[in-house]
Amino acid sequence: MALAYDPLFITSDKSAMDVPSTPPPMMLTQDELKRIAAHKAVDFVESGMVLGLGTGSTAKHAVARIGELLRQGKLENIVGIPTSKKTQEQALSLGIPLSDLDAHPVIDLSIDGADEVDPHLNLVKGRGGSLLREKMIEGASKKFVVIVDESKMVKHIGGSKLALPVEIVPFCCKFTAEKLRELMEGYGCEAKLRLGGEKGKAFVTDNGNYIVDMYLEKDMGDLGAVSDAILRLPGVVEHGMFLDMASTVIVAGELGVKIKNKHSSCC
Ligand SMILES: O=C(CO)[C@H](O)[C@H](O)COP(=O)(O)O
Repeated sequence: MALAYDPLFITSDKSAMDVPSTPPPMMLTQDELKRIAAHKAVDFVESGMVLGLGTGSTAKHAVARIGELLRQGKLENIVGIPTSKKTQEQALSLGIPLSDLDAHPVIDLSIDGADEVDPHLNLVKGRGGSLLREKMIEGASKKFVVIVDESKMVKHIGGSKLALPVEIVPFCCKFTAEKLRELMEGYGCEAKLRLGGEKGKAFVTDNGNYIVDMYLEKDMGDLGAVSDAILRLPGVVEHGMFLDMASTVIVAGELGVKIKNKHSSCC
């Protein structure tokens, strides 16, 4: 008989983190791990909250769970602030009341996925293309809970050969992409305009912008300095490094769920 996965077994302090939470359970798919992390995050949601609703295959499980609890009457008076048009559609289909940052400039809790998480809880986000709205909404949140499966945990963000996304204005996008490449040359950077729009054209964000994916060979070192330098380039709107923003990261893995809190998370 397969062993049951025990999502209630949580490790949340450094010493406990090295201890397997359960015997190896049955193999779970990556999507099942994402759902487990998402449901755990929704435990933080209380009636009356203004919620930032994230984007992506992990966040969609959290949005679905919030919709389910509303339908069951276990949550009331929730207002959701979606981080993308896609999430807006999902939330509307579930009957979650929606608003925006103009009406609700302070958000109680945001829940969202991430592409990479380092030991200091710095993140890379935006491989799904919603980094600008995510950063605005999650930056306006009193608490930002990140939900990931364990494949997203890295030693250094941006150094995994996966892309660091940068949102840029469409005007002379090749020029801006080249400026980004030059800026990041010291890290072995290749800068590619993201495709995937209509007829093989550039991918267009919800804000009408483009994305340059920067593939780096080396760790960035001083992330704050790199962040500032990228943001100083004319034509750049925002980048996908979310530094010092996450309050909590919930990591679902084959051995259980780990909760990492800011300031108690590091190595
Ligand atoms: O930043 C994002 C979208 O802009 C997503 O949160 C990130 O890409 C993670 O996605 P997924 O949960 O599908 O792995």
